[in-house]
Amino acid sequence: MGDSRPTGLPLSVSALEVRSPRGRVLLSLPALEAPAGALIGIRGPSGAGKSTLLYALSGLIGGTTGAVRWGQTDLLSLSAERRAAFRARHIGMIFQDFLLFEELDALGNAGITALFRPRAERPSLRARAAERLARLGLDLGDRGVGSLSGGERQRVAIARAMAAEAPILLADEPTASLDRAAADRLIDDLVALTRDTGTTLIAVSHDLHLIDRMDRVLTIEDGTLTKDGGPA
Ligand SMILES: Nc1ncnc2c1ncn2[C@@H]1O[C@H](COP(=O)(O)OP(=O)(O)OP(=O)(O)O)[C@@H](O)[C@H]1O
Repeated sequence: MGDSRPTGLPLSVSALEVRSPRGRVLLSLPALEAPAGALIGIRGPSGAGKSTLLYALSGLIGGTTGAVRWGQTDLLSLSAERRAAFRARHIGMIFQDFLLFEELDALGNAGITALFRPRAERPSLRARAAERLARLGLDLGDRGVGSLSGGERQRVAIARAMAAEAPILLADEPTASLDRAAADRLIDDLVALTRDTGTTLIAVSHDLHLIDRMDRVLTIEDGTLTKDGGPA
C-alpha cells in the first residue's frame, strides 16, 4: 500500500434526510458518528431504508439534505463531479450488481479501479483482484460479465471493492448470493481486511454470521434509527 492510501475515515452524519421524488421521507437520521476503522452492521425489515442509507453515505442518491462527512469532507456539499472523484478514491462499494462494465471480463471488472490509480500501484491491485476472485470461488476471470449469473456478478463486484482497499467499504447484503461456506469465508476476509487496513466498514445484512462480527449494529425501521448497540 502506498502512502496515498489513507486508512479508514471517521463518519459524521447530521440532519440527514432523504426524500422520494414525490417528497415522502424515506430516511431521517438526525445524527450518527463513527470512528475511523469501525465495523458497523445495519439491520431492519424490508423497505425500512437500509439501502437508502448506504446510498446516502456514498453520495449516490438525490433528494438528500443534511451533511455526510467522511473525515473533513462533506460529500453532500460537493459538486457531482467532485463527489464522484471522492467516491472513486475513497469508497469501495459492494452493491447488488453495481456498475459492472459489460464489455470487460470478470477480472477486468474486478481490477478496474487500477485505472484510477498511479501506475506504480496498478499491478498489485490487479493481483489482489485475481486473488479475491479466486477466494470467492469464481474461476471465471476471462468470462465476459454479461454471461455471468446474478450471484457471480455480485462476486465480481465484491472482488473489485475489496481489491481497491479503499478507506471506506459500504456493502449491501454482501453474502446474499453465496452459499454458507463461501459466505463465511467472505465474512472472515472482510473482517480481516478491514481490521488490518483500518478500513471503515458499513454493511447492511440479514446474515447473523456477519452481524455478529461487527463492533456495532444499527437497526433501521420505517426510515429511522431505532436501535444502536452491539451485535447481540
Ligand atoms: N427512488 C425511489 N422513489 C420512491 N421510493 C423509493 C425510492 N427508492 C426507495 N424507495 C422506497 O424507500 C423505502 C426504503 O427502501 P430501501 O431500499 O432503502 O429499503 P431496505 O431497508 O434496503 O429494504 P430491503 O431489505 O428490502 O432491501 C422503501 O419503501 C422503498 O420503496
